[in-house]
Amino acid sequence: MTDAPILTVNNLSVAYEGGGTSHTIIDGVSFTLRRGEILGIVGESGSGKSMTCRALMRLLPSSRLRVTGGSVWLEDGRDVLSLSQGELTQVRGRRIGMIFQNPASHLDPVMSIGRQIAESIRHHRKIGRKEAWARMLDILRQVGIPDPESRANAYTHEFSGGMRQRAMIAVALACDPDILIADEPTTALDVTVQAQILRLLQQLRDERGLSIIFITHDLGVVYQLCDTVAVMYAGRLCEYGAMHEVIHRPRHHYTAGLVACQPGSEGGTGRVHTIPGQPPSPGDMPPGCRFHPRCGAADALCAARQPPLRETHEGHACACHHPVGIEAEAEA
Ligand SMILES: Nc1ncnc2c1ncn2[C@@H]1O[C@H](COP(=O)(O)OP(=O)(O)OP(=O)(O)O)[C@@H](O)[C@H]1O
Repeated sequence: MTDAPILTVNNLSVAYEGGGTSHTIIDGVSFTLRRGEILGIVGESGSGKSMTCRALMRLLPSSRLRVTGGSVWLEDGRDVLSLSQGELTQVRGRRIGMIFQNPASHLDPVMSIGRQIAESIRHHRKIGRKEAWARMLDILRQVGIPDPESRANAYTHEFSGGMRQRAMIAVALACDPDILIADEPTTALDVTVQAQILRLLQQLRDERGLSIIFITHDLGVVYQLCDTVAVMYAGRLCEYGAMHEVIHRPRHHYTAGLVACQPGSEGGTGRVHTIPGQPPSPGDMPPGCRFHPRCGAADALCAARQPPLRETHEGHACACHHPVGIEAEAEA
């Protein structure tokens, strides 16, 4: 991993506008991604993980959703949010690739896997069919698809779940992007195949210097894969830092709750912990810290004022008025 950021997301905000009202769905999210870094974005369902990544690629799923503020800087100094449509198409294939939970719905069922990849290569690069086909075979090899010469002619339905995900990764890598956004790509796979795909992503990072944003609700996956982690709650970042720091010394009470919910965190009692209550809905956000109605440490300040995301230790930031362990450490 190098220090130079390859992507810098600043204060990104998204609103849903409809029926004469507007709700903020993503509220001032900021993070950086460095070359060769794997960043995990984690949080409960609806916390805004996918929307953040879709917004930074300008791929919002509805015309009622709008980016209302922020910037998304690429390494070359361009802001994705200000690009023309033509530039954006180039960035999506050549700078940023994306893979999803359900590859079948993103792959063309009536075109062979090999042709899909080769055509995608030719769409972005001015090269002949033969060269594109050879490059496609090379990519199939890199993503671990056995016997690429014959598998290239197969169709999506002829692939198993794990092989489909490998094919989707191959499509995303066709134009040699610097960044891969992976939205829950292993959630539908069984544990063994999931581990194989995680190993493949690590290998692509090691061999190609690929930077990866990995969206998941599973802290166990973050632990296996990521260098850094951003924890989202109700559309905001609540904690951000090096993975080991955040998981072993969570500062935000929400992150501490997520860690305690992991299987194996029950201290031998056999009881699986859950965070009481439900996350708020976008039209009904509580004032102050959005987590305060569910937080055992909340007081009047938490209910009144939104805590800013600030550094508690070098490279570890948390948005909490009463971070876990901070007073105890100061007294020690
Ligand atoms: N098409 C849409 N139109 C309006 N609001 C949406 C749309 N899709 C998602 N939302 C809302 O945006 C918020 C963030 O959703 P998002 O899908 O980013 O969450 P997530 O953390 O990725 O959840 P999950 O793990 O379930 O995918 C949620 O409140 C959700 O209801």
